[in-house]
Amino acid sequence: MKQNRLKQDAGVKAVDFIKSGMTIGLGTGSTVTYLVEELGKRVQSGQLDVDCVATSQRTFEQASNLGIKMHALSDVNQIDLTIDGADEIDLNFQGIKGGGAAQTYEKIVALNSQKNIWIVDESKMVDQLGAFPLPLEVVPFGWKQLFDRLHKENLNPHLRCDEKHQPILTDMNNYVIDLYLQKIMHPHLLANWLNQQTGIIEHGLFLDLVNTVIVGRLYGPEAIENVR
Ligand SMILES: O=C[C@H](O)[C@H](O)[C@H](O)COP(=O)(O)O
Repeated sequence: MKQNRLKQDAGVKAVDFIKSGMTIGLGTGSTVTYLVEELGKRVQSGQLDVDCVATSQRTFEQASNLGIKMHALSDVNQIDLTIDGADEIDLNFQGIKGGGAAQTYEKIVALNSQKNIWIVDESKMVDQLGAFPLPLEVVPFGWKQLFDRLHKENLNPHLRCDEKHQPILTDMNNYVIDLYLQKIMHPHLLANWLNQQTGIIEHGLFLDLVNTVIVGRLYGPEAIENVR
């Protein structure tokens, strides 16, 4: 499938930004799977020697199985570079993440990284954020009251459920509420409001965070520096 090919191109290209001796944050998602696959190859062939932390149990397991040295976040002193996927990136390099419900760990790792790279296929590059539903990780206790408050604010909340209609659980056993907003006119204002709501652990707005975006395009992967 074309989209997977573009994700793979971006993931493989990102490994060129990794140097031996670095501590790397590994993101989560299908695009990151390709990155980890390629990193595993270069570690196994002896081309790269790195230490890594993961933003999810899934990534931790994939990377460990490939022989990549994995650590708990509390056991590393610094993270040189984090490479992660994204669900949408706008013209100002602001992003939505959390389609795979991993945004809380992802944001903690990103905020503690010297540098952040996002890897995406070209369909993720948008003029304005919001067509992709904005994920919130929420505490199960009182989720319904929080849901009602979000509904009253016209934020169009939906509890994310599996095919058996059970709430999906994050790595921290929390729920996910997605906000179907269509257009986010003021990402910073919305992020500030969400930050103040008790019961929301973390939202998927990743603002003023990314340094470089690698976009998988039909003619090949393109690295774009955020110079703003
Ligand atoms: O929670 C998941 C992450 O934020 C992912 O990085 C994001 O959803 C992109 O995922 P994918 O690479 O599978 O499109």
